[in-house]
Amino acid sequence: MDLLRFQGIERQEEAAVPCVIVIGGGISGLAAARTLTDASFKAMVILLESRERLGGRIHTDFSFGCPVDMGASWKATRAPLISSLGLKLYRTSGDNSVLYDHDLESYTLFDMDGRKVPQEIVVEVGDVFKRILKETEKVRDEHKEDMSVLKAISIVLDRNPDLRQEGLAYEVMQWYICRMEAWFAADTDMISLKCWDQAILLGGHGLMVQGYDPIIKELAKDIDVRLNHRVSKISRGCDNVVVNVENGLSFIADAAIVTVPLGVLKANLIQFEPKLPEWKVAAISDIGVGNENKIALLFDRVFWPNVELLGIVARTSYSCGYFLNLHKATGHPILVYMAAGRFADDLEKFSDEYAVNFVMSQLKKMFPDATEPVQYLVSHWGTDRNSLGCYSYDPVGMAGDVYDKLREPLDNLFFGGEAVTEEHQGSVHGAYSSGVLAARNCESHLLERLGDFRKLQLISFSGDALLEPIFPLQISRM
Ligand SMILES: Cc1cc2nc3c(=O)[nH]c(=O)nc-3n(C[C@H](O)[C@H](O)[C@H](O)COP(=O)(O)OP(=O)(O)OC[C@H]3O[C@@H](n4cnc5c(N)ncnc54)[C@H](O)[C@@H]3O)c2cc1C
Repeated sequence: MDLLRFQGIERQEEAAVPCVIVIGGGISGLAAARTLTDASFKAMVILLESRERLGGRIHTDFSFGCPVDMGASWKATRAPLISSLGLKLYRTSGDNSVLYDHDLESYTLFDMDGRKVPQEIVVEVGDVFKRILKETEKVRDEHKEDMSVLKAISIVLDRNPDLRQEGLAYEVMQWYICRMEAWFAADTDMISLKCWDQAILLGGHGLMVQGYDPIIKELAKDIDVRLNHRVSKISRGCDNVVVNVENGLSFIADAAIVTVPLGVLKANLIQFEPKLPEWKVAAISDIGVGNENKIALLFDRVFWPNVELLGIVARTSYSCGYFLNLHKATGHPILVYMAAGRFADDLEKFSDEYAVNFVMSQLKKMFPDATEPVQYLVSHWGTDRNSLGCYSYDPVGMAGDVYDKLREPLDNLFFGGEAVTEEHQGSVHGAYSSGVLAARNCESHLLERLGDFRKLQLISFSGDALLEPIFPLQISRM
């Protein structure tokens, strides 16, 4: 085998061990590496991650002295994710929540002048919003062509003037639209009517009280991870894959699993040799990537009410906003402002100080006695070159089979990541299952191509010698 000759390793029996490179150390890449490591045949697995940390769009920050998730923080209660860890989930919604991750009674809303919106209006408009969304299903059935959710809402309102809201109720309606946009990380004029509600996992959602970090740590146990390894090129040969890293190293393996974010693929930050086929390039371009950012604020005391969300209503969904009250779920005096869609893109253009001052000005309208934050954290998912977006969404007019195309392997190159999952795109559990699936497909491919490893292993293995560092995969330093 070329790989072993290159290393100057002469023992032929070592050729029985298949080598796989996993690119990207988010939950999908870790799930793939874990699955291959735990597989019944012994594979050499090495994971290359561009950042100096694992987790990707899962990032639990501890600088406040407690866990704060700056990426994913909710988990669908029915999501199959390492239940053996016994992690605490703070439930924020049941099955019937209009906005999926929070029940109506858990909000307190304010207008732009800091006046509290009566709770009856919040609940009433929430019910109207539910009815409007239900009516959009009829619009969908009537129209062959796809359209945006916003257009469908406007058709529903034209047909049912009684559902139109005015004054403060209109602003509350905009706030619900703002929350929907946060769910998709994209504005409603961009979200596909055909697809928007097709992949929602029922059963309610909850916040990970200890953060998502323990799951990342558990998955990463004993995996050979190379941090600060930014992959720049992937070359496919007929029986191997060569992966070049920005730091000058190259790795060779029998197969590779690519789990970098869709935003990174869209931006062509990795060169593929031979070039990706047109149908794959089209799939990469057709799926949308949204943006969401968090501004976490640590205070010296709690000056806000004991509800899960504090919202600001306004004349447009763009101008609405909300804070997640982490104190309710975790006991720590922390609020997390969440901006999504175009507003998240725009906010990311400013400095962190500006962004914090902006959200503090909103908070001070609601609570004139608000103190300045003791510490703050600001995420930049849209401009961070390791993510270039927050998660995928279905844009208007997207063909039904693009996710399949994105997932489709190219010989010995497999694709994982939240955007290629069979269902539940944009979620942690979707990303996790895509990694497991990519690993299983990769395993089948290797078994088929290289013969039955299990048999070979029985002949060639005598102890752990062949499981030593994955170092043999590294082939050159330029
Ligand atoms: C703000 C925000 C809030 C979210 N909220 C939720 C939520 O509440 N619930 C939920 O279920 N989901 C949520 N999500 C989505 C969820 O976080 C993602 O779907 C999931 O974590 C994606 O995992 P992944 O492994 O596919 O990608 P990633 O986690 O992005 O992993 C890809 C990895 O590839 C690395 N990489 C990039 N380029 C290279 C390169 N050239 N070479 C090597 N490595 C590279 C990256 O650094 C990264 O570590 C949220 C996401 C964000 C950003």
